Amino acid sequence: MLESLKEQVLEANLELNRRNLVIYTWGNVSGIDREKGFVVIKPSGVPYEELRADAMVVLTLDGRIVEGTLNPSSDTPTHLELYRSFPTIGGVVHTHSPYATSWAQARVGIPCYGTTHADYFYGTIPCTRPLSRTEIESEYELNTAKVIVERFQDLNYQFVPGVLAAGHGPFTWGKNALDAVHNSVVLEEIAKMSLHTLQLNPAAEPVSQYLLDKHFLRKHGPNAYYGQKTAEK
Ligand SMILES: O=C(CO)[C@@H](O)[C@H](O)COP(=O)(O)O
Repeated sequence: MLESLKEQVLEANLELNRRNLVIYTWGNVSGIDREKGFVVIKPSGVPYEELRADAMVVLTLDGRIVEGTLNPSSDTPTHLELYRSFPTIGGVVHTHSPYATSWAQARVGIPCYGTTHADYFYGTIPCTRPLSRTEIESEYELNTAKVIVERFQDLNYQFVPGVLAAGHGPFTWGKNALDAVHNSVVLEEIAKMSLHTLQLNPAAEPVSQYLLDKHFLRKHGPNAYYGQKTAEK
């Protein structure tokens, strides 16, 4: 079942590795078929070079495995809660990419210092609060998602497709698995550039609201004109 989605999720996981956002078995990518209500995610602890489409695990949104012989990613509860909470996303990615993970370990959100950032994330890429001992010792992976959703109470997840889980690492999402990987690659680049920006000028300030609006809306707004989008006939 869902052979096409399994192939896309496999390709997205392999792209993480190709882009050096993960090594060994770190990180994970999933995708969802909203019509059928099934999520496809990589299996837990399988090296990327051994991943195959038929190794992917298929689950319902409430976590019941409907196909697959291997255990799903250990972060599956995090992915599922994000799909339940952010109803328009089609893919979720978690990595340990070095620069974004450094900001997550520092527990600092990434301000928008430039237009590269503004092209993809509408403002600061936020960092969650740390989990409490109880949250860690109970349903850790589910609670990792709950504090992400809590952090987005006053933010539009469609305008800011990523977050830093405090003390852990980045999670991103998108319209599908490959789009979510694209956002992970961009987040890592932004994390690197932002760190270097602060090294060059510790008093660096975020871009103006006008520049943020211009760059984000020209790609993602109602009158977007970036790329080859043609006006609706
Ligand atoms: O966050 C973590 C570990 O801290 C995960 O990213 C693992 O590194 C990958 O786990 P699986 O998806 O292979 O279960």
